[in-house]
Amino acid sequence: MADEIILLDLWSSPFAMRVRIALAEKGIDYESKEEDLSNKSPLLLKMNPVHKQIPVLIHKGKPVCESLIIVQYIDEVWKDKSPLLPSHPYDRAIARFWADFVDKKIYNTGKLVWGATGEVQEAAKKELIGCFKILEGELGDKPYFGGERFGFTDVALIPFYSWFYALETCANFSIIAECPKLVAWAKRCMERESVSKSLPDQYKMYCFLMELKKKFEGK
Ligand SMILES: N[C@@H](CCC(=O)N[C@@H](CS)C(=O)NCC(=O)O)C(=O)O
Repeated sequence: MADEIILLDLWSSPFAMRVRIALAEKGIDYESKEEDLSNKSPLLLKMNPVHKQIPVLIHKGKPVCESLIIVQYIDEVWKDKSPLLPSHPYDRAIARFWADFVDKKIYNTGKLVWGATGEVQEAAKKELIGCFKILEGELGDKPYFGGERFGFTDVALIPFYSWFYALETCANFSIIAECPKLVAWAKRCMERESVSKSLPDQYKMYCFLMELKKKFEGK
């Protein structure tokens, strides 16, 4: 099986983390090829000629691009183990809605919280806390977004837990003070091996993001 599944990967990418989590949930063996985005491989350019971005899942020689699409593909192909999307169409729509919310709000706003300074950073921090509170409201008292089982929205959001230390340190706030239930949810997710082995250490991520920030500032 391993020779049939390749992931064009990058340790620090929250989008690649989603795919690593989904593959681990399903117990699928695969080959991870770490990309250097400053020198993209010919394979990446061939497999994702439109966006030229990781992650790309190559299954039996054919590429699937865009992390949420890849996670849904994995869930459909390996449907017998650990379903990620719920079975009812309405529940599936809700899970996709929240995953889309994460894509539209958390990545770009979070990037400004660790990557910007001054008023831009302050505004982004307020917006991000607002988004986290909305997500916390949706979570309510459930263990996971979809209810009792770890699922699609959890996979979409949990990679950003690896940013928490960087967000808090750069913008001087406490996520646990603002959103205790969201942090409890993140810790619950981290108890799963699929998640803990797919997310890097938060301090390692902080150091990486600060290097990236220096590069942005130098431009
Ligand atoms: N919407 C894409 C986003 C993927 C993405 O932004 N990948 C970044 C790494 S985190 C990338 O490959 N950047 C290289 C580039 O844009 O040239 C997904 O969900 O897969």
